[in-house]
This record gives sequence, C-alpha cells and structure tokens, in this order.
Amino acid sequence: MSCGIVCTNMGVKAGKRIGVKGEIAAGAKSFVLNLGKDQANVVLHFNPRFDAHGDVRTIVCNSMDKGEWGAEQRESAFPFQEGTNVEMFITHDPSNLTIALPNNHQFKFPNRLGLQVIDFLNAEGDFTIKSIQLE
Ligand SMILES: CCCO[C@@H]1O[C@H](CO)[C@@H](O[C@@H]2O[C@H](CO)[C@H](O)[C@H](OCc3cn(Cc4ccccc4)nn3)[C@H]2O)[C@H](O)[C@H]1NC(C)=O
Repeated sequence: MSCGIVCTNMGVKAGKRIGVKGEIAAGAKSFVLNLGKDQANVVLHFNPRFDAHGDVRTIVCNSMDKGEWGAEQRESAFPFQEGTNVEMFITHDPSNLTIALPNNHQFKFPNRLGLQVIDFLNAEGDFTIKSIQLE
C-alpha cells in the first residue's frame, strides 16, 4: 500500500522529462520513487537509502515486472541530505532511463520493461513531493 502521492495516466512518452521536487525528511532513513505502468510494472524503483536494509548513503535501483523484482543496481553517488529540498529529473528512451540528480550527478538504468510511456509515479518513505513537472 502506498503512503505517499500516486500519479496515474501521466502519458509521458520517450524523450519527455519528468521533474520531481520534494522535501527529504529530517532524520530520513529511506525514500522511494516508483515510475512505470502501474504498481506491479515498475520501470524504475529509485530508492535512496540513508540507512536502510544494511545500506548507508546508497542509491538502490530496481525494476518490477508483473510483480517480480529484477536485479538491484547500486549507484556510487549520493547527492542527498536529510532535511533538505531536492529536485530530480527522469527521462526515458526504449533502452534506458536517465536520472539527473543534484550536483550534476547523472546515471542510467536499463529500461528492462521496454516501456514506451510512463503513466504511473508514486513516492513512499521519508520524502514529500512538492511538485511534479511533465515537460
Ligand atoms: C542479501 C540478502 C537480502 O538482500 C536484501 O533483501 C531486501 C529485501 O528483499 C532488499 O530490500 C528490498 O529491495 C527492493 C529493491 O530491490 C525494495 O527497495 C524493497 O522495498 C520495497 C518498498 C518498500 N516501500 C515502503 C517504504 C519505502 C521507503 C521507506 C519507508 C517505506 N516501498 N517500496 C526492499 O525491501 C535489499 O535491497 C537486499 N539487499 C541486498 C544487498 O541485496
């Protein structure tokens, strides 16, 4: 069950950009942005972990296909601070998603579902979405 905001029917096609602005809670342990078709078909599970599941200050990404998790991918950069506002941008093409983070950090994650249109976004954990831009 999602505890944060849920967006559906977004209709974001390849090449368009999703901008997410929000506030990371003071004392944050972990937050999640899920993007995809729906809750069971997630092309990007983006999970910055300040201190969760044995990970410290590590971004863990994964996908979910028909309810089944894929293989995790961990990123080296962690440009997040508890108790601050942050803006992130996600674009996608048939092969990859590109995630742009603060301090000019950027990384790619494979589009394992081959998703053409991103309709679904939800946020969970120690993050409050303030605005979403579809551009
Ligand atoms: C070494 C054997 C155990 O492996 C561990 O297994 C855990 C359980 O499967 C892995 O943690 C899970 O990793 C998934 C991604 O691969 C997801 O991140 C799972 O969380 C799903 C989730 C919870 N929530 C609610 C939430 C989120 C953030 C804060 C508060 C509530 N939203 N999505 C999260 O529970 C965790 O990443 C994994 N660690 C490793 C190193 O593989």
